[in-house]
Amino acid sequence: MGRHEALSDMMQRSGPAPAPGEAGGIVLSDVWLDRGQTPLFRGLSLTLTERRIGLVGANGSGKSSLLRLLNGLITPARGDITVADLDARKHRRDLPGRVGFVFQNVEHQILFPTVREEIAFGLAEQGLARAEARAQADALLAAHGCAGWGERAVEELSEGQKQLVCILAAIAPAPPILAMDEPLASLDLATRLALLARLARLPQQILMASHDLDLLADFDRILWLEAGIVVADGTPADVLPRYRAHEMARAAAAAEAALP
Ligand SMILES: Nc1ncnc2c1ncn2[C@@H]1O[C@H](COP(=O)(O)OP(=O)(O)OP(=O)(O)O)[C@@H](O)[C@H]1O
Repeated sequence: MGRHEALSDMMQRSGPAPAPGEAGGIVLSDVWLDRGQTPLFRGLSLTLTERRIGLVGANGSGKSSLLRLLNGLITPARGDITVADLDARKHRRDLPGRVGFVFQNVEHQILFPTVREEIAFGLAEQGLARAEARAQADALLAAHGCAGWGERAVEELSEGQKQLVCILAAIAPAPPILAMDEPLASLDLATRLALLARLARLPQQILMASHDLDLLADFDRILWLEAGIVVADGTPADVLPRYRAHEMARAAAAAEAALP
């Protein structure tokens, strides 16, 4: 979906989002999904109710695709998905109001020329008057050490600054669920730590795909995906060391194969 399609899709969605904690939980039942000509999910079933769920897996394993299913950016060929009490197929247009999405590539997310407009959009969509939405956007920026950024052109920000704006835009309307695809990869250490602390305090259910395993160490549940299959599902203490060892073995094998 391009920027303008995404904008018009979001414009057409109806109804205010429930407050965080009011609705929650995600259920996938026998979900089948092809990406391009290739089958990815073949009968995936998951019940996701924990507040902090991390997704790990090699490039192309299906993390982004799983997150995109949750806010209606893609739809499965077969199977049912319920998100925050909504049937994802019947209520596709309402899903962006339930699932705040932070894209891996900020260019897929940014719709407006200025920082304030980008952050205020979701608030105005919830029915806030324009002036109030803009004031709240400025307050959120100030709370994250970005006072005075409101008028700045998003195009002129660094990648990390754009990523921060995208995260604040997703958080601003307080949707019950946040789906975050590598959300902190470009942020400097101080901004990353400050945002992590803020994310930890948020009441929302958060699903986060990350290659930085340290970010997920305190999560409630980790799903390890390989080629669209959940190969491990458990606590960080259970899954992350096994995943790390697997990846190190993969790297060693690749290095060996590359030797002359
Ligand atoms: N727009 C698309 N069209 C066709 N195939 C796609 C598309 N997007 C992803 N795929 C394919 O779907 C599979 C899963 O990709 P996905 O982006 O979900 O993986 P990922 O685990 O998020 O990877 P990464 O760690 O690189 O972000 C891959 O084989 C990929 O090539």
